[in-house]
Amino acid sequence: MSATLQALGLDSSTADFLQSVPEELVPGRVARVDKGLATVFTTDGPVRASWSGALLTAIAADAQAGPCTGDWVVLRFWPDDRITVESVLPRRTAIVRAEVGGSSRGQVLASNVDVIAIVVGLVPEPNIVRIERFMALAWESGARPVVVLTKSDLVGDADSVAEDVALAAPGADVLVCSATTGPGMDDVRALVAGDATLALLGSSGAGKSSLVNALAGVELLDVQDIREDGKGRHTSVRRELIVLPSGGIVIDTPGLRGIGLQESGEGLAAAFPDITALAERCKFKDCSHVMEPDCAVRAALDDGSLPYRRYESWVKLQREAAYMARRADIRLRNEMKKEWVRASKSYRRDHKPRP
Ligand SMILES: Nc1nc2c(ncn2[C@@H]2O[C@H](COP(=O)(O)OP(=O)(O)OP(=O)(O)O)[C@@H](O)[C@H]2O)c(=O)[nH]1
Ligand SMILES: [Zn+2]
Repeated sequence: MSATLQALGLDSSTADFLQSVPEELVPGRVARVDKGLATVFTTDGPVRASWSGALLTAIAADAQAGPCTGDWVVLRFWPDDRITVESVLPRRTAIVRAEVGGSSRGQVLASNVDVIAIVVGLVPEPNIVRIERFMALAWESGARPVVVLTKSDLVGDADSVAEDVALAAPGADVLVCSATTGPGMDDVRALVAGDATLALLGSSGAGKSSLVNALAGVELLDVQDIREDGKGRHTSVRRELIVLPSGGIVIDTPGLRGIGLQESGEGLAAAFPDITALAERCKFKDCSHVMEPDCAVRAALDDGSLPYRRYESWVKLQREAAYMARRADIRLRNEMKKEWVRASKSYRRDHKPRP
């Protein structure tokens, strides 16, 4: 596959940045990272590249500095036929998943995404809490979230489900479509207009691969037979960037199951603007909305204007975000301690009393 940089989703800020890159370096976009190598799409087609020394040093200091799907990079072609990623260009947006049981840094799943489609099958019935969780992750990334309810051919009342889902996803459009029979696919296709980059998030079996295939008009991805209990088989281990024949780029991340939130909590506030606005009217700035007097959140629960279910999932997600923040703090403190030990050791070495 070869394409212009525009067809690979080049945006104006990245284009500006590339102006200052030395001529011997070749720009490209990362389609996939596996086995310590990146598959990079360039205007001359795909290449496989390893990391440069400088990039390895940067990764040692910060794992997020490593290339991920969607990154713009510059490559060096060596006389001995090796190809290395020299550097990763600044990311416009980044979808970050907190690592399960790992470091508190979080893992960048995809970058430079314009629109995130949270793909949810209408069968089995959509899990609202899960959608809220995906929404927080999506808002945090800087990309625009959209909910895509698919498999509409299997239900009669897709529009009323869409209305319920819209309540859980304020600020996001909710689209209804069927990848199998076609209705609603034009609205999905419009998400990649102008060579935009669309990332698909969603549980295993939600219908992501089927959407990509419908957008591409050919079978690019394996569609997995669903298990009898309705859960997907969770087989997609690939993380791919796909350039659609009709224009636009789709990033299909593997089915995400245990998605953690990244620490700042900004995504959470954006996903729950109703509760955030209420909380501003509480008497106490640090109100926990549990037992303080003049709590606007509890008042809204009491008068029924805030659904209890939504309040509960907000409390749960907020606890999770607070936990992540605490963990990041501890990590920072440990790093500072290590830095101090290192500095004091080298001080002692340099100021050793003479024998
Ligand atoms: N009836 C109907 N079935 C669909 C539709 N889209 C997907 N399916 C079916 O749902 C199942 C799962 O679809 P996939 O596209 O493989 O789901 P996925 O989200 O890619 O799943 P993972 O690869 O596990 O992440 C398959 O059996 C599809 O045939 C649709 O629009 N209508
Ligand atoms: Zn309160």
